[in-house]
Amino acid sequence: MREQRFQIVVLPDAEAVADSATRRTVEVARKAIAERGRCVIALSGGSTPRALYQRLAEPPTRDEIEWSRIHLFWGDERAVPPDHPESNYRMAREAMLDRLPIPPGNVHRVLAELGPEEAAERYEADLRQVFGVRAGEVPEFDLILLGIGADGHTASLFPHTAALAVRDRLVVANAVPQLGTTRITLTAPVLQAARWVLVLATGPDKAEAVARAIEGTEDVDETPAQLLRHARGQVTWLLDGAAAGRLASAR
Ligand SMILES: O=C1O[C@H](COP(=O)(O)O)[C@@H](O)[C@H](O)[C@H]1O
Repeated sequence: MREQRFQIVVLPDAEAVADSATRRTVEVARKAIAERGRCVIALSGGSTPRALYQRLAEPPTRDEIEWSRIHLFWGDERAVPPDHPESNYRMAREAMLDRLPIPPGNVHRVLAELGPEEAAERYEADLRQVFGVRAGEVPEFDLILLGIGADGHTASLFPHTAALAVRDRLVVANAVPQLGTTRITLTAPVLQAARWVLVLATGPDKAEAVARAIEGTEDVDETPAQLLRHARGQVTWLLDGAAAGRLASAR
């Protein structure tokens, strides 16, 4: 039984958030490898984590992690090919993967070019194989990196979308009518089962969503990031001053 721990860290700016996220990721990776022989991470999409990924690939930080013992997944993916400008995989590849000594077999991207439904099924099968979990069991990531949208979404769990209610799948194709698209996303039980969740948010446009996610009246359908209140492991929100600007507890 793991103890749930919740932490809000407010830093001066986006650079400080990226620096802190880098140190914390290195620490988690080293600890997981020391204790369990490997570290399985779900990367976040969007733009905020780019600075973290770039730092992880820069020496001397890059050499502090035994990359052959790291497995990388993604929390969500756009329904686009891997070389598309909107691909979360492409962003991570350009920011860090091309410069890391990580075995290609340890990089578990969403095969979004197959179409959302098939990609979700294949990705769930990949997850089950790497974690060795059977039907009804949920994998425990060592670290899940997440962001939050101005609308309160996290991963690709958007407000008022069907994936929010899914409890019997690890990955689903989630129709997002407000964007006119479908995304592939880890489901809430997977996010909630992680040993550690690190949420990065910077900039004033995130302030209201951050406040709703952390302090607002609970309505997960309206603010999906609130599902992290029910996480089983450590949840750390790393915020810059602007993103924390509407938090009463950070004043
Ligand atoms: O968790 C996540 O959060 C972001 C929000 O992205 P950002 O561009 O505002 O940093 C989301 O869109 C992304 O796909 C996801 O993994």
